[in-house]
Amino acid sequence: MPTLADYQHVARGKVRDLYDVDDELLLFVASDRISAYDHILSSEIPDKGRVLTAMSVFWFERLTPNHLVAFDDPRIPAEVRGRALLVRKLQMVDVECVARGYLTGSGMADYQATGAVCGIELPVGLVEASELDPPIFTPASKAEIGAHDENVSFDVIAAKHGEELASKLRDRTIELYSEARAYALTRGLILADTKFEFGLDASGELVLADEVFTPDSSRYWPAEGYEPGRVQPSFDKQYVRDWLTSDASGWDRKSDTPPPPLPADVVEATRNRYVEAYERLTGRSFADWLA
Ligand SMILES: N#Cc1c(N)ncnc1-c1cnn(Cc2cccc(F)c2)c1
Repeated sequence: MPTLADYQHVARGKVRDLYDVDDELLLFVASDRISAYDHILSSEIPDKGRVLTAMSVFWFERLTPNHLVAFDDPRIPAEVRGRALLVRKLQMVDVECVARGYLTGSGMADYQATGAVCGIELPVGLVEASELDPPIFTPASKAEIGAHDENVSFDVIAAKHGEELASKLRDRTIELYSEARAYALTRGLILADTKFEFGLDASGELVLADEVFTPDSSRYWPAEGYEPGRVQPSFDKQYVRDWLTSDASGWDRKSDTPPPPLPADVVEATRNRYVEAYERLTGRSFADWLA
């Protein structure tokens, strides 16, 4: 059984890492790190990496073609088993493919400034968390670690990647999101938006890559209590956000100081929210994941 040290570390994200396994394969590792307010917190959330990996696998089983090769395999080091995926190497398309079914975050900011998002004119009178039906494709160009992705129009993507590939990215992004949004609602969860990454395989086919419909790549809100006109609570990160912005933390979000460590009860409540999201979404018990 190999160890992680046997594989070359080829990329590091805020909360995930990528290793080179061989000519065909990469190891996609999800950590227990959590980010909030654009900071990677010093406290880890036990099992976060395992829960999010199990969520990606649930969706990869349903959405093909995708890059997943294996999640329970002797080439996966024991130290990351359950929070690592063997994936096939693709020629990645350098576009953050975002689908929005609700207006929030940078989409809401762009709408307030221009009445549009990524060049898509929206109806007047929309408010925070307004539903967008049909959902919209709002691509972004990847930013360096620490910076925000830049929302760009479809035409910018088409100019860079060609009309045909840009249209495939848009159509596939909306198709996948629409299917998952409808399913999530039946489980009492609003999938407000999501970010995909795609790659091309040797035959030029568009393949779903990266992580899929995890709380790190998507915004999940509880369907219960949904009300447009205010910022909705994040299903998974709200306890962290509330504590960090409370007097109890002693932290000033506007300062350049790093957030303090989280109290044990906030860590545990957050772990439980990740597990609850997985179990509600999949109908499976997290205790059964790679037991
Ligand atoms: N997925 C995937 C993938 C693939 N199947 N083939 C080739 N390259 C990639 C790939 C390259 N960068 N990333 C983003 C990324 C992911 C995870 C951790 C990181 F630090 C960075 C994805």
